[in-house]
Amino acid sequence: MSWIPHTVIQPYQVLSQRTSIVWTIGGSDSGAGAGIQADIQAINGLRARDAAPGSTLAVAQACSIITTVTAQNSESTSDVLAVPLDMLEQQWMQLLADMPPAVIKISLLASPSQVEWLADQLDSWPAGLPRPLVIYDPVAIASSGDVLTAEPILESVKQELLRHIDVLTPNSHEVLAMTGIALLFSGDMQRAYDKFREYGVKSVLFKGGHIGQLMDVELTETHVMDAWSNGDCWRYCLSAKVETKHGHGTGCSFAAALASGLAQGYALEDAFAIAHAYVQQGLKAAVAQGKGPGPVLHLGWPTHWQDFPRTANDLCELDLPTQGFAPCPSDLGLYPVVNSPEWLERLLQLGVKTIQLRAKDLSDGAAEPLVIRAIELGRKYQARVFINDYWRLAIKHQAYGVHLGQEDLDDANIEEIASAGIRIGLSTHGYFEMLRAAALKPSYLAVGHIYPTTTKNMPSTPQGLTKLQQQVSLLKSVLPTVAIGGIDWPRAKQVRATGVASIAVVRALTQAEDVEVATAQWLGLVGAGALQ
Ligand SMILES: Cc1ncc(COP(=O)(O)OP(=O)(O)O)c(N)n1
Ligand SMILES: Cc1ncsc1CCOP(=O)(O)O
Ligand SMILES: [Mg+2]
Repeated sequence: MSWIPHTVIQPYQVLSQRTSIVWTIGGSDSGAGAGIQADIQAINGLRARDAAPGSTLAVAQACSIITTVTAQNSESTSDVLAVPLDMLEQQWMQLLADMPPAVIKISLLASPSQVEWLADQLDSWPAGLPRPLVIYDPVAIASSGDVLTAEPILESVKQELLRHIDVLTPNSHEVLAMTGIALLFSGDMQRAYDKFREYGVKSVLFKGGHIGQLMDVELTETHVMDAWSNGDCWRYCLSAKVETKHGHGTGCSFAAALASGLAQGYALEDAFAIAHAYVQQGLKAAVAQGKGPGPVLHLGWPTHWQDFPRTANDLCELDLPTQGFAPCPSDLGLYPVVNSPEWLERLLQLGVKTIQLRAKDLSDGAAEPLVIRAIELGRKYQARVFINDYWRLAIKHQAYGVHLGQEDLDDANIEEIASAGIRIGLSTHGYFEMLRAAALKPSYLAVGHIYPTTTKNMPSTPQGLTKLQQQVSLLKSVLPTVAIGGIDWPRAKQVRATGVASIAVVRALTQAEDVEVATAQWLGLVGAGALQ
């Protein structure tokens, strides 16, 4: 019956870029602060601007299917009119014939028959069209407190619609209305997730604006926390609460921004962090437009560091110390990554001043002599030698620095590395990971992989130039950045043009026809970085 594959959505999942059209299916708000009007502003407003030259990143385009006309202003809703089913059908068919969606965002549904009609459409999605990702923002309770979705509708939503939903975005009132679970402790979110899962939902993003304070998460006293889970893992976004009464349309705008990010080829967890930032920036600027609470403002792609959340994969991470690591120069220059002390010496002799020993999958015993030799060479050539993975050995022999990946972060003793006074570089593969790593105040952040690479099996999708450029400019006054992954000589200039200070390469040097010539060429373009 269902066309939904029973796969778990992964946080790093990226939609294929065949279209960037988002259908928003919901109600018209005559005050335009919420509903379809807010959705269109958020979907089209969150277009990734400043595309780097050669970028293939698509921009989002909103289409709408109106289910309901509401008569409302900033103070109240006086009437709600359900659009007849045949008119819904007409809107659906027109769009399907011409502008099929990458993402469908569903919000206000006015009757059980509208819910059933929509579930039928999704059930019979044309076999020849790729399946869109479906987000459902329940809109049971508006931020004004108005009840917009009555009990019988929620019942058919549970029975008919939820099995089609890839990302459900309820606030705490909606969680209570749909599951009977009040979100008082963090564990309640897991219980609520399990309940939603019984109805077939693939993942749930609990919108924090209304979660309020969780008794066991101290930070939620002062911070707003959104949490997403697919049943396998959790992702959290936290920001300082914006004290404002002008938050009309926050929930709609958040879910619409999420849809926009996904349609434009951002991984789910990255679209999550970007949508969170989009709403934060809009709330900070919100003002009254009528006599009641004003709407969240739509201010385009978020570009200010202070609007972005702290992110975490586990609530325990919020307790990690954030005193930071020993700094390194913001300009690390050309940064070869090599697998032996022999390669290290060869490149250091050619003038390289930042380099990494990446000798994979050795026991600490087997790696130790290589690490000792690499550190000696660093001292001899007055170069910055980073040790990949073997952080205990890096501490033991006082390396200049260590480089760790996201998974290593779960195992390594971050406090021990920080107090050893050695530098740390962290790998990141998108906005979410970048924000998670930045919370630890490392010495630099590596952004990758930029292009496809054969050097390493990557679970994530190449980020490309635009995403690199966005993150580099966001991090400009925060942390040094390094670009890595698939960067060869023909691509070097455009990578450099993003403003990234350092470029890390493996094959571009180790597989160069003439290593001496290639190294000189790269050093000419990127430089060797700051002197110690
Ligand atoms: C400069 C730089 N950036 C990223 C990586 C990748 O590190 P990691 O994610 O730990 O993966 P492995 O290199 O260990 O496979 C790197 N090594 N250097
Ligand atoms: C280690 C690593 N981490 C992300 S991409 C990558 C490999 C980069 O190698 P290359 O420069 O040969 O594409
Ligand atoms: Mg590693």
